[in-house]
Amino acid sequence: MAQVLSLHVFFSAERHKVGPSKPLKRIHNPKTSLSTHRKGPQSPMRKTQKLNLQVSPHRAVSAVRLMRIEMGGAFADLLNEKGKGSGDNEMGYVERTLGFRTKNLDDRDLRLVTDIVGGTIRWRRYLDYLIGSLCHDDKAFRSMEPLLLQILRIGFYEILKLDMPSYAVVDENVRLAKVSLRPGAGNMVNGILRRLVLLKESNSLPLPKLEGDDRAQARALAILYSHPVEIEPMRCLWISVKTQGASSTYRTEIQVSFCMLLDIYVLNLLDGKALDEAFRAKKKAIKLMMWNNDDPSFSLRANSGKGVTRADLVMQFNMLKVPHEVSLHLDHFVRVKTGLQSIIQAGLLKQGLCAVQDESAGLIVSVVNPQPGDSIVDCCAAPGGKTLYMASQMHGQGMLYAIDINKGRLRILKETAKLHQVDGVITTIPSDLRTFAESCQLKSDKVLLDAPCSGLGVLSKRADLRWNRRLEDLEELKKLQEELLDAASILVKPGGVLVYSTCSIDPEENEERVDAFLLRHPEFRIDPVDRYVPPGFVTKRGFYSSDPVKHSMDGAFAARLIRTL
Ligand SMILES: C[S@@+](CC[C@H](N)C(=O)[O-])C[C@H]1O[C@@H](n2cnc3c(N)ncnc32)[C@H](O)[C@@H]1O
Repeated sequence: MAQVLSLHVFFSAERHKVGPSKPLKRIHNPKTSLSTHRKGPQSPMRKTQKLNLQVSPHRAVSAVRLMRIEMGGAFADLLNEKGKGSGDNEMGYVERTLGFRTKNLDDRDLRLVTDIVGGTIRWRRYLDYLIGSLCHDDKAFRSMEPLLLQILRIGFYEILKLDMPSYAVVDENVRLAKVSLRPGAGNMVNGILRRLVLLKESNSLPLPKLEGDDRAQARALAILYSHPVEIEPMRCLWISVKTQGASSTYRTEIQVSFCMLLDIYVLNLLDGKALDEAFRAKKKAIKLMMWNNDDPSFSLRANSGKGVTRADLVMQFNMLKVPHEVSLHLDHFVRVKTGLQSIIQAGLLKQGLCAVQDESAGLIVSVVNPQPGDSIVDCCAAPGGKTLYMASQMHGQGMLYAIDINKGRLRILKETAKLHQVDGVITTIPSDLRTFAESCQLKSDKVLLDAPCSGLGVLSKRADLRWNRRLEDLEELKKLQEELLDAASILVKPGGVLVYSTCSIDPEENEERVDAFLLRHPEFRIDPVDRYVPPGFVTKRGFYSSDPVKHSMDGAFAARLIRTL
């Protein structure tokens, strides 16, 4: 649905040529009060904290959850300014933020909250562009109080992306703004949402101008597909092209992406071969953004450590009426697009019968190829997805050392290992890998370094990740990845294997880090992964790479390196 809408929006832009040209930037001041314009008797602080049955609880909870996600620590500080009282559970936050209690969420409400919060975060840039365009002026948008903005984003998302009945969305969000802020805020929400409905119905939603140089065009597309470009223009947007290397292709891609959506120009601009290549590359870049914006799909791994087979899991899913399909690539995995909630409620995860694990991560374990009797080090192990899968393949023989700097997450790993009945082969080591490796005599058959990374391969699952990365973060990450690779290499015995993996599709975190490592460590060579994963996942250089667009799973990378001396 989101995909259709994006294309639809694009075409209607050409037809109507409406809308401002400039994406609006909000001034984010964490110190801004939750509702800077609250006055008089409507102030939540003055209300007795009554149960409010008029406001839809899922919208109230969504608005507060969005505030918490976006403002992080600043949100907690603001609540603390108001004094303690309502506890730290979600309803406590709702009460303290909105000034009233709402009824508890039922299953349907919970599903709506998940949809609305995830979708609103993903589409934030596009929604803000529209909200900004529909405000009277730039200033009104830039200085909008945080809660009001979240309420508007929810309304816009419900109308545009969830296609909910407009009248109900307008009424409900107006009421939420009125009771949680003041009547004037409700009037503003009413005015803006009604304008949106009219524009939607007349097929004339504002659009960013698709003109100017590459960068300007990329910015326009980034707004339409709600991806970031400010930090490093086009980095995420055109990442798939970057993997192909050539900067000229990169430029062509941008022009053609633009053209594809307008369709008509493509044939005029390009000759046969260029058209073919650029068309594929362009389609891929846009599909990647669409994948990131779509509802995520999940895979579950049957826990063979506890004797559970995939057939057992399939039987359970049939009983729960959860639509599913078995993985084409991994024996223990089943994919589900919807129904995770039923699986959780049925207690399958709590009982340790299965684990949520993406196939892309499962294939990294295939690259390690753990065997009974192996000595394996998992260098960045927590919270333990890969450790547990590896342990389940060791059938109680051998030893798996799980190292992580994060003690809390490592504790979770230990508890889950017990639940999964694979703890017999796992030893947890809370430590910084760099100091641990320096002082350690341990030499293992197989060492996995699943490095901290940008997470650019998992943007569909981590809705807020795309907004939280800065260029400096990437430089720091690359440095850390190199230090961890050097440390991990110390733990590999001669003839042993070092697997370097990430959940990123960025060559700078993948191939480039491996190349730099091989220059520093000529005692290692690449061991092609074609014996361990299906051919469609093997790159020309023998690395493992999963591609969201091609494989319909998260993006991930792994290099298998052998220590020759
Ligand atoms: C991508 S996550 C690992 C995910 C894990 N392999 C799994 O499959 O569940 C990266 C991990 O690296 C850990 N980490 C970061 N710096 C570290 C360091 N210097 N030493 C050890 N662990 C580190 C983080 O705490 C984090 O848990």
